Amino acid sequence: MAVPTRPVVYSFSDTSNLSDSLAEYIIKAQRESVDKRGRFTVAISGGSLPKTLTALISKSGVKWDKWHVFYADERVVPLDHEDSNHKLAQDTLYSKVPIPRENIHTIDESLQDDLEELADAYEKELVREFAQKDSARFPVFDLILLGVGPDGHTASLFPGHELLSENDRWVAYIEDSPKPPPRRVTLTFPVINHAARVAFVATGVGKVQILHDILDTPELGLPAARVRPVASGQLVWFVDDAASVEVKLAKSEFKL
Ligand SMILES: O=C1O[C@H](COP(=O)(O)O)[C@@H](O)[C@H](O)[C@H]1O
Repeated sequence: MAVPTRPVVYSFSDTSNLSDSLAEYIIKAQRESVDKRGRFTVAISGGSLPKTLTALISKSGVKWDKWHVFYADERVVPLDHEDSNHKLAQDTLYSKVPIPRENIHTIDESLQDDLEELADAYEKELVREFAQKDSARFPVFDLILLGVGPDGHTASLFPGHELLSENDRWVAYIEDSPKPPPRRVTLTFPVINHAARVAFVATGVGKVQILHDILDTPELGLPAARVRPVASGQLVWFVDDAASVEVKLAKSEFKL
């Protein structure tokens, strides 16, 4: 039985240092993935996460044409809606870097009326990207970038929700998200936990209590604490000192 990975926590004095180190971490992950498989598969989150990726824009060594981007979760709204995680990533990152449009995997907004169909279609999109190449039970993303809400949710996996025990599907939907908008699709825990690397990013005083709860008392079973990559997967937290002030778990010095 595979032993779940323990988290490594890097805490930075400010978000600028965090963003710069996160960029270096991502570039190293990209280099290793491209060297091995000729592509870099990434799932990104919405909320405060895309802004922390902006240090990548001015870095050398980013092979944007090798990036294949999916969403850890997406709000089911039109892709140009203010609540769309895709729009956020588009405005913050893609509009400034040359990722080929066909490598950016959005939900099919024409299926918005039927969440099950929309989630199935997004799952098929993953199958097309991964299954033929890796023939795995679950896709193995090179990197999944996650945020965490003040209630401990990650992607669109919310505390106490039945989706926490979804063990089969790759993509699931939710119609009753406690955080608006209510209709969303999300990668499931088995997909997140099969990634080669999972990096959480959490900053600011609004995350103090929840970071302590997730990292120091994982037995509470908050959604973000259930992220434990199996096998040789890495689990890394990029946080700032403001958010990690109450975290007792030992922090590591950032080095590549
Ligand atoms: O609704 C969402 O919230 C989480 C956390 O957002 P943050 O603004 O507190 O960082 C985010 O990771 C997720 O992608 C998003 O849909």
